[in-house]
Amino acid sequence: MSKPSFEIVKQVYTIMSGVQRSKALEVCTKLRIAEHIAPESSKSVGDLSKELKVHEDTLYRFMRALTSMSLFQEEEITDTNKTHGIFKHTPMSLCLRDQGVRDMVLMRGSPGQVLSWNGLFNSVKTGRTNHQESLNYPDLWEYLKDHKEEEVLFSKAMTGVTNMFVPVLLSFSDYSKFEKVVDLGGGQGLLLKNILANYPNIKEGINFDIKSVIENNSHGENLDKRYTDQSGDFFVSVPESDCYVLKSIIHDWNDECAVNIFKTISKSIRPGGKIYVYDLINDLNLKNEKNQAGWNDIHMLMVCNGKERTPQDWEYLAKHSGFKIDEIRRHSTIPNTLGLTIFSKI
Ligand SMILES: C[S@@+](CC[C@H](N)C(=O)[O-])C[C@H]1O[C@@H](n2cnc3c(N)ncnc32)[C@H](O)[C@@H]1O
Repeated sequence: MSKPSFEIVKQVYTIMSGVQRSKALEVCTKLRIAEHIAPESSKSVGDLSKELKVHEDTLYRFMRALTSMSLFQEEEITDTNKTHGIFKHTPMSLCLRDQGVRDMVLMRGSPGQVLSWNGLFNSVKTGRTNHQESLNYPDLWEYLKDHKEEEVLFSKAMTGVTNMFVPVLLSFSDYSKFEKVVDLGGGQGLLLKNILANYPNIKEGINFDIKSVIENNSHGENLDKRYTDQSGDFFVSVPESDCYVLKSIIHDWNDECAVNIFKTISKSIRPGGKIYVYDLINDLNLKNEKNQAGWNDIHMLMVCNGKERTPQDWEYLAKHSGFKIDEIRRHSTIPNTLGLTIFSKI
């Protein structure tokens, strides 16, 4: 075999240093460097280090490392009287000023997420994720209950992602026939608030999540009167309703648990009621670089023992829980985004 080309080895090196690169992104986010450089302006490393109260020489080395990943750009020096170390934004560094992106970066760098991946070798061998070994807890949710800061960060980060997706999700969803909507595992309640705001026909909306998450929720003065938070466990019982929303929920669980969630809903769903599941649709025809759901799929395995499902996987869940699939809807122009799978009881 001929020696691999320098370019190819460089690509492997980039993947190899992924852990360090994501740590650098997290530290850059924690330091709030992006907020300290105005969008259309630039700043010297000297000024930055004073504002951030950090070591100037090391900050310069760190900033140069970040620029190699297109996070910030260092101004080129053609005039020899000028000093090095003037930085401005790139589109990627600019997006770190967005609260939702910030929370997502910090959440993905948090110990619960990072430690979960330590079990990858065993997971590939056994097909299961052993959180008892990687986190010393039976699953991520039990871990989060004892790690309050991470639990709040997780909910905030999910809200940030949901916020980005709300217009897309609502564009292919219809809630005009429901009087009551329950968002199961609704976290901070953002999706339900948006559904209520768009559908005056809905008389009641319940944001349902585990007790510790609901206790952390706080809402402004203008909370929709139809909205309520309710704590509970979707493996035990859920409120009666015409429509159950599950956004980024079923992919958190393996088939056995997912079927159990559907079976709990089955006991309370009103006649003619629907389940609206928003998760990525893992399309096996999208191969290689086009297959974004594949990366999420393995992340779900490591973090929650869950998976991103193919249409056949959704059929399996329906068949084993007494439901049928009415329809799978996807955004027409944004590939690899969340799809909506609609279920009704047989
Ligand atoms: C990945 S988050 C999704 C949050 C929200 N649906 C969103 O997309 O922004 C999963 C949510 O499920 C909740 N959850 C986990 N186990 C639960 C249970 N047994 N009963 C109710 N909610 C649960 C978690 O607390 C968390 O808020």
